Amino acid sequence: MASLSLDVASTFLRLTSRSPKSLRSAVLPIIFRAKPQGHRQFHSLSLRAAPLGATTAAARGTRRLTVAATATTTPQSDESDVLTKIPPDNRVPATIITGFLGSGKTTLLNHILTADHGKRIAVIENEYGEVDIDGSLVAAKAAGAEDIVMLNNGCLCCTVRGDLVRMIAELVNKKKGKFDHIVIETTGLANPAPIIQTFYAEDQVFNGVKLDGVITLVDAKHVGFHLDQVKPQGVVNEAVEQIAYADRIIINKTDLVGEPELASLVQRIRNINRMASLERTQYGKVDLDYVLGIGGFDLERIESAVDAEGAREDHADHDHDHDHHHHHHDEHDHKHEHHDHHGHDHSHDPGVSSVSIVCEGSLDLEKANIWLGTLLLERSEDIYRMKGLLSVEGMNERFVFQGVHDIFQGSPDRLWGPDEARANKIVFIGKNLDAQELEKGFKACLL
Ligand SMILES: Nc1nc2c(ncn2[C@@H]2O[C@H](COP(=O)(O)OP(=O)(O)OP(=O)(O)O)[C@@H](O)[C@H]2O)c(=O)[nH]1
Repeated sequence: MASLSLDVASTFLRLTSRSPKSLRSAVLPIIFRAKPQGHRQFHSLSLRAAPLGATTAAARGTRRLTVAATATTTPQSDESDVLTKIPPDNRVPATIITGFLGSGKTTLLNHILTADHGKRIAVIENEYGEVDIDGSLVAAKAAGAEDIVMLNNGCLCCTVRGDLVRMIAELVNKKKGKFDHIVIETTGLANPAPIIQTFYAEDQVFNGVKLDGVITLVDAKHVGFHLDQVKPQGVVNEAVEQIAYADRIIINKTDLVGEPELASLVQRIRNINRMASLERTQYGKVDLDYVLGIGGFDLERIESAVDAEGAREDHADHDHDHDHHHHHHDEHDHKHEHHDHHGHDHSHDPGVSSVSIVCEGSLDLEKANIWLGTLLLERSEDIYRMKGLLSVEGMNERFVFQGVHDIFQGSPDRLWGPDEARANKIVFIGKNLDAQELEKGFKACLL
């Protein structure tokens, strides 16, 4: 087993010049061949970037490209010391529960803690400005949480990220082996992005804990009002962001609304996030499998995420451009591409939407690297999440990847089947996404 770590800060420094000429030569090879001679061998990549505004020592560090290389046991490994499979990940999984104020986060947490799943769960509870543990959580503690730690002097996504890192590190170091899962409940006003980034940017967290998924609670009755809220320029709409980053969406409090209202809410949510699966419920009652152990950031599960997206797509009643891509704008977006909208009562433009590209054929490796690398470089602020499964010319395995802003992980997974159609599938969720431009850029990489 070998392990390589390359500091590519200098590469990125060059890239910041943004000159098209230097970009082409310097762009990060995110899908690449480890050794050119004869056998096809590929690395598993994990690009981790220090988030903006982070204050910890690790976060101040430069961007790094980590190449995990493991001796392979596959037949093609005779001269290989590199990875051709996604390695097992034994880190403790962590789930983020988010959702607007009063949407039912604590109710769900109690449901998780009191359900019979055999998991020992440590809870990190972020209650902004509250002095004491939520009364209902005391009951949960009695019911079985392995440990409940409170973060109540600020919001996880802004002021207390350092505390989150310390808490996770403490849990991992001091209580290792005493719990199987960490659940983090955010405040109702949290933007999930910086919390997600903490799991990649902070070594203390990254080495011991893996992000399992983002669960977003939606208050069926009140969310519409929050989604509609016009925010000042540069201020995010938390309700939209919480939906956009989710792996699982729970529409809660369905007892308070009628079926037509629910149906239009579902549509509205799917316009923002086509990748997440969605369930309706009351009092947070969902199957535990729906919220724990979901592998929302696992490369092994990319296929189910992109396929689930496709399946939903097929049944949606409002699709356009069935040819190759689908663009699903939040219904409030009225600045761009009116042809592609489902929108009504336009009041503002959060512009958060999903775009998917499904296309058969094989990609030219160099072109694909330049396209994806450039996209990450230039649009990473706007690309909240992306997942994809690619067919690369000369590569016998499928290449799977996932990303959150400028954090990118990609790896070859299983071999393409002999009769399997080599289809590429990518889903983006983000702001101001231009479906035509994305599709054009992607198709230009096909052979
Ligand atoms: N009618 C109804 N009430 C619910 C449902 N789920 C939760 N509630 C109630 O809604 C209120 C808020 O629920 P919480 O679980 O505290 O919501 P939260 O998201 O943790 O709230 P904050 O921490 O303030 O953001 C509580 O009184 C719950 O009992 C539901 O499905 N239907």
